[in-house]
This record gives sequence, structure tokens and C-alpha cells, in this order.
Amino acid sequence: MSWGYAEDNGPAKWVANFPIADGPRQSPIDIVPGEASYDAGLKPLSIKYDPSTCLDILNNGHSFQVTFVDDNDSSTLTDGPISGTYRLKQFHFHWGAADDRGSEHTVAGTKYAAELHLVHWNTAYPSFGEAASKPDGLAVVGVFLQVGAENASLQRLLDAFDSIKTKGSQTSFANFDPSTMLPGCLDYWTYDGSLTTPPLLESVTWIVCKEPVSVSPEQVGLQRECSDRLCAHRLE
Ligand SMILES: NS(=O)(=O)c1ccc(C(=O)N2CCN(Cc3ccccc3)C2)cc1
Ligand SMILES: [Zn+2]
Repeated sequence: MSWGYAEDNGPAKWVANFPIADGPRQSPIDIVPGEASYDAGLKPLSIKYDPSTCLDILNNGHSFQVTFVDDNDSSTLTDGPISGTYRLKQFHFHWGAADDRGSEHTVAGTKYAAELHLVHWNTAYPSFGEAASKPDGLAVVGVFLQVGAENASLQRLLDAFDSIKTKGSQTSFANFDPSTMLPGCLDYWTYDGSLTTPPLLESVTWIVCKEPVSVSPEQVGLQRECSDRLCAHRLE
């Protein structure tokens, strides 16, 4: 039985095959702004993405993932809470069955309609696969999506999702600049955590943007409909 989000293979059951689920730095968490401490030593994020490194979109059954060429430093994350250079590998979304839930992280208990994860790996290691098992191996930038105005950047993605007809399929997708999905203000909360899906590796420096971006109700509906048809997961 592979892991998923149903009653019999969902998050409460993951510990059976992935004991690290009971580990000391598991994600997601509820971010309580009043309890966060200000660290003057932290720098602003430095994000540099090259749209020509965009490769394809695939549906891995748990989410839609846009994958990037990561054999050079064209698309990188530096500064912020991290040291060294982290390369963009992929981004994906988590969303829910209704507009009032879907994000993985919550802010003082508030759930957002969806959450974007931009996944980067530390070039101190030879590859994503190697970095994924190191405590400072990965850095994921999280962006909350809230229902409001239409998001033109997301629309291009959703149109492409629509063309992936079956689970596990992928389609080429070029010249997309993920920085168009970032909020105007890049203030962030940061903590040491893990992958939010199996293998739940405790290798992620989480960088969660305080400012959400907007998506229209129709866009969230389209993403839900695509995911149902393509049996990518959504939070019930
Ligand atoms: N929701 S999240 O941002 O925490 C997140 C989830 C999954 C991934 C991801 O790309 N993989 C998880 C494991 N998987 C397989 C794998 C590959 C190499 C080494 C080890 C494991 C890849 C990255 C970030
Ligand atoms: Zn994720």
C-alpha cells in the first residue's frame, strides 16, 4: 500500500513505514507570529530564476510539479537564513477540497486555500538526491494562496495542467518564471523542518512568506477539478 491522503494510507498512518514522522523536526507546523522571535542576523532572500531552465510539468499523483534544469546555477536561492547557494529543482502546490482549507502550514490556526512550495537543494552536495538526506540539504520557499483576484501567472500553469490527461503523465513546459508567483514583499518566517510528504526527511530549511498571493475562486476550482481528474491529491 503506497502512502497517500486517504483514511487507510494518510498522514496518521505514515509513521508505520516512515518512523521519522515522529521525529524532532517534522513539517508542517502552525506558525504563531506572536511566538516568533525576530533575528536581526537574518538577511533578505535573494532569488534569481531563469525562465529558460523550466523543463516540464508532471502529475506525481500527490501534486502537480514543475521541474527545472538544475545542472547549473541559473535558478538559485541565496542569503535569507541559508548560507551558500541552493538550486531550484521543482515547485508544486498543496490545495484542498474547499477554499477554507488546503495549505499545509497554518498561521495562528488559519488555513489558506493552497500553498506553493519552491524546492531548492544545497550545491554543497552533488545532487538533489544526495542533499535530500542532509540536515542543511534543502530549502523550500512556501507561499500561501488566498482566494481573491485572479492570478495571471497561475493561469498559464493551470492551462498547462489541463493538458495533462492522465496521472503520471508529463508535458513539456517552457519559459515560465516562478518569481511571477512570489508576493511583492518577501518578509518570511523560517524554521528547520522536513519534507511534508514521505520520506519526511528532516533536511528542509523552511522559508514561509508572510504575504499571501491571490487566486480567483475559478482558478482554485479549476485546480481542484484538474487534480480530481488526474487523481493528484487534495486535502479533504
Ligand atoms: N512538500 S515539500 O515541499 O516538503 C516536498 C515534498 C517532496 C519533495 C520531493 O521532491 N521529493 C520527496 C522525496 N522524493 C523522492 C526522493 C528523491 C531523492 C531522494 C530522496 C527521495 C522527492 C520535495 C519537497
Ligand atoms: Zn510541498
